[in-house]
Amino acid sequence: MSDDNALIKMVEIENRGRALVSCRPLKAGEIVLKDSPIVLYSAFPLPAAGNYCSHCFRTISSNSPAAVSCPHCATASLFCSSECQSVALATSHTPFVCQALTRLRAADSPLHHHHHDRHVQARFLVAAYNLAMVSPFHFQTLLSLQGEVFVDDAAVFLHSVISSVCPLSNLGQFGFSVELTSALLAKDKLNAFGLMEPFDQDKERSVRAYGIYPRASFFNHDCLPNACRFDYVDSASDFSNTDIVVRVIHDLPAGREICLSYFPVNLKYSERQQRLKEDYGFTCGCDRCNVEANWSDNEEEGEGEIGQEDEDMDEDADDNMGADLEATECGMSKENDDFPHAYFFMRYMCSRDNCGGTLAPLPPVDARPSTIMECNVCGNLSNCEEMDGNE
Ligand SMILES: C[S@@+](CC[C@H](N)C(=O)[O-])C[C@H]1O[C@@H](n2cnc3c(N)ncnc32)[C@H](O)[C@@H]1O
Repeated sequence: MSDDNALIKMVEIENRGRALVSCRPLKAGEIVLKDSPIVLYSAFPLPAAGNYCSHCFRTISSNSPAAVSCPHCATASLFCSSECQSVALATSHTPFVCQALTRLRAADSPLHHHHHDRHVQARFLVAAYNLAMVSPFHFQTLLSLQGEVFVDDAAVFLHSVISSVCPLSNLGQFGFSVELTSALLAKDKLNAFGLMEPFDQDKERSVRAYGIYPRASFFNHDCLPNACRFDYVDSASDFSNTDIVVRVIHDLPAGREICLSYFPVNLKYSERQQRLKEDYGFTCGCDRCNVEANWSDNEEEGEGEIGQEDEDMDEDADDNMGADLEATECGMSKENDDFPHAYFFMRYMCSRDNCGGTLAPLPPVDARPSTIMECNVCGNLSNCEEMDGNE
């Protein structure tokens, strides 16, 4: 990681596993990582696909003249352009994937009457086993991510589903077993990032696709992030529209662990603890959790929350918030040592209804920090100098 990116390096931290830390002092808004997905799959239950390209997940408008369908499964898989279609037919929508999804969509699909979560997991497994065939190197990378074999009923069921719909004779070195299927499911659960549907203030946030980003997978969680990630699925004009970009939220010293929040930062203490335990297998001991563990239920509820879809490692967090926030890019100082997160919410949380996104400054220009804050969910841009003036 440090070879091609001198800003961050990977280290091993006791009780946290692999982690990413800053190699030098970082300025608010600096980009510390750009990463491309090795696996990308739809977040929609079968047979739906949403109005998104089946390869790059761009929104396809209903009258788009450039949209083309798969020559085999037709309108079940739509692509935003013939270029995307031809890349997809060689990579993400091979005959293997096309055949498997066609069977999973059929009237006698083994997924019928099963929960939508199983549909999405089956989509992931089809994409992951396809990866083993089209890019053994990237499949090996997927296997190196956090997530252990745990053969439970869900893994046994999904393995039997995949066995019945996929011609899996070409897996070669990796074999095909319920243990491999269960390991893949664990990698997905701990490491997938959600790419959100376009923001709509009148609707709850929801995910259009999930991706595995191999380098971004090394960010650990903190309930007050010091970095957050952005994507530009619909606005980027090239083939890298599904890349994610991670920027630091405020100035950081060298050697500081850089953390994201694995879910929207406005969840209350008990929900955060529960999700981290159940979904990621650890008990969070960050500064914010240590403060909030002593709050009464009333105080906890006062924090408020916005209803959210489960979007996995979506937002962003810092193990020493107070120290980092004393001087910030906008010159505000932290006023209350006990509640650094009150400052965080005021400064770095998007205030739009149903958004719950995190704000980070745009990248510095000529080493000068930007005063423009960007929300990583709704994309809204605001000027923090104006915000300061209003306070
Ligand atoms: C996406 S991975 C992050 C990288 C991981 N540490 C590794 O070694 O690959 C998520 C896993 O990292 C660990 N982790 C993340 N944040 C943590 C934290 N704040 N405290 C302890 N463990 C954490 C948990 O095991 C979690 O399931």
